Amino acid sequence: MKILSISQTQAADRYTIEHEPIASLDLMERAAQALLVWFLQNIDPARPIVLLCGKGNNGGDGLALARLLRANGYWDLRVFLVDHKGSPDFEANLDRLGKDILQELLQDQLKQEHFPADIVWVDALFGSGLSRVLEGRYAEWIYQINERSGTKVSIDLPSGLMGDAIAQTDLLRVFKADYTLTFQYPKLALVHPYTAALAGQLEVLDIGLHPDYLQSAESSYSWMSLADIQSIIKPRKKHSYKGDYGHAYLLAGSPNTMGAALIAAEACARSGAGLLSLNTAKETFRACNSRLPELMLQERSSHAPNLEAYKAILCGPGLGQDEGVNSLLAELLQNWQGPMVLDADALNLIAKNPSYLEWANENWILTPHPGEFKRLLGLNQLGPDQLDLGIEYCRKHQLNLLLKGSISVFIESDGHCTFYDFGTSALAKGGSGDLLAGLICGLLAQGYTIKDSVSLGLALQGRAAQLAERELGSAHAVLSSDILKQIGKAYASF
Ligand SMILES: NC(=O)C1=CN([C@@H]2O[C@H](COP(=O)(O)OP(=O)(O)OC[C@H]3O[C@@H](n4cnc5c(N)ncnc54)[C@H](O)[C@@H]3O)[C@@H](O)[C@H]2O)[C@@H](O)CC1
Ligand SMILES: Nc1ncnc2c1ncn2[C@@H]1O[C@H](COP(=O)(O)OP(=O)(O)O)[C@@H](O)[C@H]1O
Ligand SMILES: [K+]
Repeated sequence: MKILSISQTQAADRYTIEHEPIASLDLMERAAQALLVWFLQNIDPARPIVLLCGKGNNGGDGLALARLLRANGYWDLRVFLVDHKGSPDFEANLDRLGKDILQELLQDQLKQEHFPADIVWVDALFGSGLSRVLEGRYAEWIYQINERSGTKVSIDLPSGLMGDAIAQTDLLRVFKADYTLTFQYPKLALVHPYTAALAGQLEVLDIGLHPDYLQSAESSYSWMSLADIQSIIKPRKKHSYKGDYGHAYLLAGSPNTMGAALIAAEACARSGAGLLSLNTAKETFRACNSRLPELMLQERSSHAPNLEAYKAILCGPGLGQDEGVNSLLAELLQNWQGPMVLDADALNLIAKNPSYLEWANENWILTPHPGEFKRLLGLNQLGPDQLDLGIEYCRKHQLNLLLKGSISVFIESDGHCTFYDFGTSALAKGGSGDLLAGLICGLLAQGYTIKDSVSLGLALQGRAAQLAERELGSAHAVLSSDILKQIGKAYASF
């Protein structure tokens, strides 16, 4: 799914109104119906709800939602208005609201009143019409509400977040949402690594905007959903042989960090690769054989072996950064032209030796977490321009990069970005990245394209983590070893 700019989003609304055709007030009603469905599924009708409504159409959505909530059994509702005057659809919905819902002008209530702890705050102050950083009383309200407890739900965009103007965002003047219910397409700020956390959990609600507009709109950003994954998976054929599923080669592990190598290796094997060789320190062979007997082990020396037999390579997990490893990596980077995942210490060594990037090509996939990304790009901190700098880096060196996070973004060598929201907080633990790198390498070995390997790897990692979480009862307790065991069920779930 494409991610549209705010001006394209506004054009998509206009196009729908004109070509469906539908009155703009009816489109707002459809949006409010979609919001209602989410509330019915997620918010207990007994909870107190305060809706904060601005003067534009985002406020209009809030008013329409208030009316529908009341009609569906949500009794404890208060509507805080910025003004009684506003856009035509706002005013029409204010007229429809009915006087039995408590309506008040927003003044000092947020500062002075006590609100129950289980309250639900609905932020309908600003959506895609926000044109500058919030100031004055708006900024004040946002500060006050961010201090309050309760569940915070933003309609379309958290107020204060400019949909696609990341550089202009002041992170402290944005409503901090637990959930953002956005219409039809995710907006860039909702998935961008600098701002995504402000949106909380993202829900994309279909409001039936005209598909023709989306089809013709140009965008270098896209969003992948789990529904897109099924078509990627290649079935395993009855009359097949291990040679049909590729031989993966891992350069990973050292005596103190074998865990990383073994997690990556098991993920690689469970992704379906036909054969798997691990080049590692001799002292660790006994541990490797007992943990993963399927592995073929190769003793590490400072020279790369003949690589002709292999389909894909993964370098980095638990590798260490000593001189022997460094020269082996350099030789590999220089000579191997096939698909290759570079993770962990391989990234740290590239950051220390930027001249290695002269050998980069479109078969390279760098998989940094934010710390490694910072080192690769030589940045002291990651600011609002981090994605643009990542895009420039990929274009300049003609390589691909997966910036990992709670939402991960894959930047291709032509600068196109795809965002993925497949994970769970169970993955916020050592080992998850090694597991992902192993999966991607195993998929590359089986002949999946670079993009499909990344997409399917992330989907398997995310779904397997969800399944492990469900089985163990809580994200807290999930280990990479638990996630590895769920890869089969993750495959079956698509
Ligand atoms: N157009 C449509 O057909 C639809 C629009 N929808 C809703 O409409 C929203 C967009 O509505 P609008 O375009 O009216 O915009 P908003 O409701 O986001 O707000 C725009 C208003 O805020 C003012 N404003 C902008 N920045 C400000 C700032 N920093 N401080 C103070 N005032 C500021 C603008 O002058 C304007 O009056 C979407 O986010 C979505 O929630 C939905 O109802 C779906 C359909
Ligand atoms: N809160 C989260 N939600 C979803 N995915 C997450 C979250 N935290 C981490 N992840 C994922 O877990 C992996 C962590 O990778 P990394 O930091 O390299 O781990 P390690 O090096 O310890 O294996 C990445 O794929 C990242 O996207
Ligand atoms: K909002």
